[in-house]
Amino acid sequence: MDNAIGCRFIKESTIGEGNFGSVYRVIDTTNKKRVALKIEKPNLEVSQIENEIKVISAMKGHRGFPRLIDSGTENGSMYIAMQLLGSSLEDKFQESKQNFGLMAILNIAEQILMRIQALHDKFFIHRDIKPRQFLFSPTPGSSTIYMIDFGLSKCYQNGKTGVHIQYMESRPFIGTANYASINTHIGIQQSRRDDLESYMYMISYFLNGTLPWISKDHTVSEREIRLAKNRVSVNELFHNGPAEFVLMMAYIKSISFEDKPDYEYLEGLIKRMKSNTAVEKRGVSWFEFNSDDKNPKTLKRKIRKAITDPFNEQPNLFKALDQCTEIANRNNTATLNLEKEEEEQEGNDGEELNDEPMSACITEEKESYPEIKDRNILKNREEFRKSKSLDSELPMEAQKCCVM
Ligand SMILES: Nc1ncnc2c1ncn2[C@@H]1O[C@H](COP(=O)(O)OP(=O)(O)OP(=O)(O)O)[C@@H](O)[C@H]1O
Repeated sequence: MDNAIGCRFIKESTIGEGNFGSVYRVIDTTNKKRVALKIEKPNLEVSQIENEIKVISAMKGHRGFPRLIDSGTENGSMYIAMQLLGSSLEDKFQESKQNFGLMAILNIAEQILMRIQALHDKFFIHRDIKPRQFLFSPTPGSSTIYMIDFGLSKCYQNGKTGVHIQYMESRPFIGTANYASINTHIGIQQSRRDDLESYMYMISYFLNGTLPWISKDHTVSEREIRLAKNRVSVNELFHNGPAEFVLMMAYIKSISFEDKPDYEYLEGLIKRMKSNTAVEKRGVSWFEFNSDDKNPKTLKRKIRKAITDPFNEQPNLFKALDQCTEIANRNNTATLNLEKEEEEQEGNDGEELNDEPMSACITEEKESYPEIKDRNILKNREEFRKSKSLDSELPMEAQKCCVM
């Protein structure tokens, strides 16, 4: 059959073409499920898929890494079949007209830092961190961000002996110029610190809607991008966000070649920004990611996630409740009796679902926020919002940045 890949997969459609191959949506004939299959161009000098298989296998069981389903060779080209994922952060950013809310950016930053740390803990560096390499789950309501594309990844340390790769200069450029670290531009061997520097450029991109060296017509050379990165101050890169971002970048720039980054310090700064950020003042909120369906049952599941998911921001609960009220009023249904209704369990592609019934989650919510006196949390949301000053100005204190 023309569309067959190996004896297990049937090609359904093309998802995208990369420099080194193509990604297809295929049907796995063993269980009729849809998966993503990446197939390399034939006769490549170095197989990226081999690398990809190694990394995805090492990351098995970690949250936010695609599941390996199969791998093989088809007409001399290697392929890897993996869990099918959804839109990328870049797609979402374009959909939002380059306007993510600050809390959404902080949630994204927190998750991506965890992915980078998990990868580094397994002795790999990614070497091509950029918004296209992070995909959402296709499951509606899921907020997990997946890291993908390990074709350029490299082992930086022998896990058994602890021996780190050698510091080297005059290395060929590897990665994507817009997000590469300055050391990568000047040919220094990459290590953990470079993934983190790229990560910070990505955050700056989300905060400002662009990067100073990105041109619409893509005519800027790699050399010009390097010069622009050297010229721009850290304050300028993060002028649209809280000062902690400047501290993060300053710390990352201070990491030595072999140093293990202090991920907890970075995470602590993100958490501090999250607790200082009361409510979305701009852009697409975290809750709006993956929330385009209008089904009250799915909304209920999201409300539960809004309460229990540590990645979710508190104000989103109210947005979820508002949406649910609006839809229920429109449908004239009784779906708002959240405590009595059974929560519907949906298959969730490896998502960590909390199995507690909705009533337990709401009780937990009441305990953490004792201002909610009435069990009807819908009725009291305005009061709660006021009492928690959720609509107050974002505390943008300490905007005068200190370093660099
Ligand atoms: N597991 C997956 N599920 C769904 N889509 C995927 C999956 N893996 C990759 N894709 C998508 O396939 C497309 C091609 O991905 P790929 O990583 O090969 O190339 P790229 O990142 O666009 O380019 P390059 O090869 O230059 O890095 C992208 O749109 C990517 O989002």
